[in-house]
Amino acid sequence: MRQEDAPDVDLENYSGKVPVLGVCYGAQLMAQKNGGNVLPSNIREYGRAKLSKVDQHNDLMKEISIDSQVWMSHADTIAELPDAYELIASTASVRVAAFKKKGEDTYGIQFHPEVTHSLEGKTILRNFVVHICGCAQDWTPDIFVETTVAGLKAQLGDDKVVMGLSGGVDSSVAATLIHHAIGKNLHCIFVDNGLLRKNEFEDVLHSYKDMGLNVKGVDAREQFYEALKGLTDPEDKRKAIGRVFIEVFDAEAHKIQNVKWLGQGTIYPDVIESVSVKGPSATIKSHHNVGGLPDFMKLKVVEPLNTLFKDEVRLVGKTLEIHQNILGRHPFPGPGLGIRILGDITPEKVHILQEVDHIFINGLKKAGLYDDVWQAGAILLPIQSVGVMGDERTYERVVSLRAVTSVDGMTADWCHLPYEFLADVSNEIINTVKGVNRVVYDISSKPPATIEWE
Ligand SMILES: Nc1ncnc2c1ncn2[C@@H]1O[C@H](COP(=O)(O)OP(=O)(O)OP(=O)(O)O)[C@@H](O)[C@H]1O
Repeated sequence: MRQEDAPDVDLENYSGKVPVLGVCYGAQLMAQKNGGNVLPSNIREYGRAKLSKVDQHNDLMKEISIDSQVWMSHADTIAELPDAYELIASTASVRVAAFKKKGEDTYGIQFHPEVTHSLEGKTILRNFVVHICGCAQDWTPDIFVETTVAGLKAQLGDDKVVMGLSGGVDSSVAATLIHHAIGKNLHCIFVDNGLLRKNEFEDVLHSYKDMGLNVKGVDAREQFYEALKGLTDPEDKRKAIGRVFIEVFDAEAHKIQNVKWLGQGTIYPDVIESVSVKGPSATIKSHHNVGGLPDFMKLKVVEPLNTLFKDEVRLVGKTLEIHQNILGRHPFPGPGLGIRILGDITPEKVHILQEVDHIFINGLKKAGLYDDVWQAGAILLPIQSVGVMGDERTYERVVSLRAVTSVDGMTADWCHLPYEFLADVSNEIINTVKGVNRVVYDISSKPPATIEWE
């Protein structure tokens, strides 16, 4: 049942004029607004479900198996379709899993084709985008680079752009594109917030200089540690990190004369997370990627990657010949180790975690497993455990290792790393990192867990 303040769309503007595909709430909204009935369901469906009936003659459902696995996430259900609508798929518990308006390219599906657990979701999306909407599949990274660089040249002219680099894929690729367009007029800033991985500041700065980027490294570790002192709540920590980041960045940006633009490595999933009307993503975490920099900077924003997904960004990076060290890097969130140290942050804890993380990540690289993993790292838990080393009882810290596989970061499975590998890493950590006497491995998937612990 729709709540008063539920998001609404004026479907009259679209229905029958352009192809429309409503997904989950979108499908319910379409059904409800056209005379159907949406009711709270006795059976809430969260997770995997199997289709039981599919109209394979329908354009949207072409090539979809009768018992295809789909991903559901809903409490309400479409109890009755409007008159002019026909059913094109059902599951055992949800009769209206997909529908079409007769004589129009208007479709609704209750399940989520965009997540990888809907095994044939991509085919459904392709059917819609390519066969129903008639889009040509002619995107190539080379053409993207060519048109984007030309567009940036026209947009930026002789203006100066300032941009924060994180060592990550997105900001590095975005900066390289802008650099191709305006050269030294792009001023990059890389901040050491004291929460980076071991040696990361020096290594990344070095790679950027090798790439010809005009980049300044700023050591602001003390400022971050000071602001984080005594903070334990994850959102408070994120906010403090975000706030100090902006102060440091702003102070540096003001040292450059006449800057007009702020470059950002925003990619499409960031846009989705930030604009969601009232969905869960609005409160999952505070993100400083989109619209996070202060208004008083009065800079116009340039975001050359904001229509791309991560895999496309990597393809663009390859075309730009960015080194695999940067392109293949796992995502590493801005608050860095700050959200992998549960509870309050101290330089001593950062040091311990950097050592643990280094052993784990290096181990993955040495074992040839790094590229099979979407994201990996260690988490310093706020507990101590009893152990025995030699003849002595110890009471020391516990770390959790986390490694996940994913296609887009939206959903993720814990990575089934070989036992031998985990055993070696665990031994090395406990034998060499002073202060740690226990290593555990996180075996939760997203959802319901998240990739990061905080
Ligand atoms: N240490 C840093 N120094 C300078 N800028 C940074 C730093 N960390 C983050 N940023 C800036 O903030 C943006 C968002 O950071 P976040 O870690 O959320 O990035 P992301 O979405 O994973 O992208 P990326 O792949 O560029 O790291 C980065 O793209 C970068 O512009």
